[in-house]
Amino acid sequence: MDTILVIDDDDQLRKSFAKLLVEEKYKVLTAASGEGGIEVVAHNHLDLILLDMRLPGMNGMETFKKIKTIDAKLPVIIITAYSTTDIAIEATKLGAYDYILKPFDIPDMLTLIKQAIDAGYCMRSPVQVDAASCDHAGDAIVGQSRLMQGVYKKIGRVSQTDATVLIQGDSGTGKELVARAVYQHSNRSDKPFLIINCVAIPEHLLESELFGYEKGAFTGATQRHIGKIEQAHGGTVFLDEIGDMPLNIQAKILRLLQERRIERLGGEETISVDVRIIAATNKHLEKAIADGEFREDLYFRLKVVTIELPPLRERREDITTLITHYMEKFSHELKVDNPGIHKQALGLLNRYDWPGNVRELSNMIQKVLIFNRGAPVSLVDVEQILHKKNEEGNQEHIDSDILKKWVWQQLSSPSEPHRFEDFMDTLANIVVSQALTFTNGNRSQAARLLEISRPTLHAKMDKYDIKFKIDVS
Ligand SMILES: Nc1ncnc2c1ncn2[C@@H]1O[C@H](COP(=O)(O)OP(=O)(O)OP(=O)(O)O)[C@@H](O)[C@H]1O
Repeated sequence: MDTILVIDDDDQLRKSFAKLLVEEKYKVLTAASGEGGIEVVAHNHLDLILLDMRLPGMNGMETFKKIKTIDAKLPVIIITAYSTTDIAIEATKLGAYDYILKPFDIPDMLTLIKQAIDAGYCMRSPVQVDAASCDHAGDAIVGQSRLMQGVYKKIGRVSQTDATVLIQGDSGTGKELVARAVYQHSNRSDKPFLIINCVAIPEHLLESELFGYEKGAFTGATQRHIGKIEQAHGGTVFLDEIGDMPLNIQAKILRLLQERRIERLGGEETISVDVRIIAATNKHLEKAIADGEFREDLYFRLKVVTIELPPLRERREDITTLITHYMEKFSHELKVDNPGIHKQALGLLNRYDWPGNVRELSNMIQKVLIFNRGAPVSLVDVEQILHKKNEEGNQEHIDSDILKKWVWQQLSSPSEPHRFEDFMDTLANIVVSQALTFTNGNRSQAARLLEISRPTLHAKMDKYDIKFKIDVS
């Protein structure tokens, strides 16, 4: 359970925050002053701090600086009123994760909290390299095949340099894990590590997210905003899915790599930044260059050092180790005894091609443990899951016939809503409700099954007014 400290002198606000966050299954500690907050930071393991800027006694900025001296990597979200935004911006320059203006939207706040905790986790939680397995809490790059030994050697060699690194490999092969390992073994490991997923952020926001903007740069830019690259000064930025980065932003990244400078959107000042770039892609960049989608000059800059991650089917000797590792890890998380796996089931999984690589393997183990509820994993269980995958084409065909009929009926009826969003809402409502029914109301398991976060699941339950009384999570 992640622990959040709320530092705010407003009793009412502290109480409402605590109530909201406890409902979201966070552990919450509170402090009414900067001094009190620092005491808590010094004596507890925390995952995030929500810090109000306006505090009696030691003010928000002083408190923030003190927190950073105690734990430089602990993510802090600044809560600010309009009048203290300038100070909040200063704090983001000094490494606060972000700031949020009062009054704020709760779903936005919960999303930001989740992002900040994830970012803190990636920075602070060590990735064990060359592992046979790992303790349950941490992450590990598991696998001792010859190909993975080559990867570990490269991680070791490049980490201590400041060279730009390009990590290439199919989806689910562990590129993000490797990026974290490179960062953690580097000379910059005590400085920030920020991840930008170039596909997850809408194109029109990506540029401002990376480079920041000045007040008035575009409609809605009411305040200066510090971008992630400037925020990571002295540290490392991981550009995930760089193969999908729009060409105009590629040009700016090239300039950053050549001149170590950036400009905020709408700004005239050129800012020197010292960041190490680690980039990753599952795209074939040479083809993207031939198709005019990726700049060749940027490619040459990026590929100073490359790490190639092999697909799982090319290192089959790691499959059993990975299965053992994930059986242990998820049994622990699901609080069940590791049920074990039959030899024949293991054999089948060793012969399977794993197109989704380690991510597919880990999802499969997680699902089979949830479905089995403590019973050993048999050949039939594994066959059923793999069979379902193979049959997915057919299944989709049957399901899509029913769906098509329903959509047709709706479209034919003048009284039914026809908006695309309404169709999607109806479907989403059914999916979330079914997942909760399936897991007997256990929200953590439902979120896991749907591969969404708990806050996202909760937001959807709120949106569709889905209520479940039984929640054993
Ligand atoms: N060698 C490995 N050992 C243990 N877990 C692994 C390994 N490789 C990947 N994983 C796990 O598989 C999942 C996917 O890994 P990751 O996100 O690093 O892949 P990726 O290559 O970045 O994928 P994508 O291109 O889709 O972003 C994660 O849960 C990660 O912990």
